[in-house]
Amino acid sequence: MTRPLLELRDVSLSFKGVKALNALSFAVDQGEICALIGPNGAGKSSLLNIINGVYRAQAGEVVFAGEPFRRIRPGEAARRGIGRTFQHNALFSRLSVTDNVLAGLIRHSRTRFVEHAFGLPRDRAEERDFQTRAEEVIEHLELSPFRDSVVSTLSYGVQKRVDLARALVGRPSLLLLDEPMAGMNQDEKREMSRFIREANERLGATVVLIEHDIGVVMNLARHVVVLDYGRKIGDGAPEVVRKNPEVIAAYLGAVH
Ligand SMILES: Nc1ncnc2c1ncn2[C@@H]1O[C@H](COP(=O)(O)OP(=O)(O)OP(=O)(O)O)[C@@H](O)[C@H]1O
Repeated sequence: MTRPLLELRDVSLSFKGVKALNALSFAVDQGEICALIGPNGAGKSSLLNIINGVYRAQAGEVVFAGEPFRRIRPGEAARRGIGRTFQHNALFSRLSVTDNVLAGLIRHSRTRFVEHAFGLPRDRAEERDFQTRAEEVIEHLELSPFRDSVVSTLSYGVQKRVDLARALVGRPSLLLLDEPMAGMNQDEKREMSRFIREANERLGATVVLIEHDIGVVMNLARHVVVLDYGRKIGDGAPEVVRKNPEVIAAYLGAVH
């Protein structure tokens, strides 16, 4: 039987009177790909920010892997298994692909400052382990030909894949993707969809992704949650949600 890996219970968040999230509740089962959709400003990114500790919920709680929290530090979220990509590229554009992927492991380091500064055995062992993990994920995402390339020299589609690699290298059990396909052409979207599906099926990551392209959502997700003005207006299988009159009305009235 599947059980939720992630639960949102009556989560609310306001910014100076603007209710970004209004008593929002839903659950994401272990192993699923869940798409979060809704018009601009609906609260989708704010929700990801609460789940990985960038924002703090003002009411309600998040339950991740059975443990409830209202506030978690981003480093702690990463160590507990929550990986994240951002809507706007958060890569180090002047560093190589490998160095960017390794940066995804900074929060996973167990060596203390002294061990690191003097290159003591535990530090060296960890460095080797991190290199192996980075190589594995680079290979998985077919980034090997670019491993030494400086990120700013790469195409947009490949940069987004590097961002995915940076999030995956920490072996997250929950992967939060904020518009991983924004600005991509159809070929790039197909390719990215394939890598997301592989992260889910082969690497075992449960995925929550924000996506505006309904074609991509229908193809990738088995579960769709629809937000509008911080409220949930749809939650279920894509075929069911797309026929929901409230969802249709929100989309018809929205500018994307
Ligand atoms: N740091 C912030 N300060 C003030 N208001 C914010 C902040 N972050 C989000 N908001 C507001 O909260 C609401 C929800 O924004 P959010 O970015 O979560 O929506 P979204 O669904 O991700 O939109 P988009 O599809 O445009 O990215 C909006 O009204 C937005 O202006």
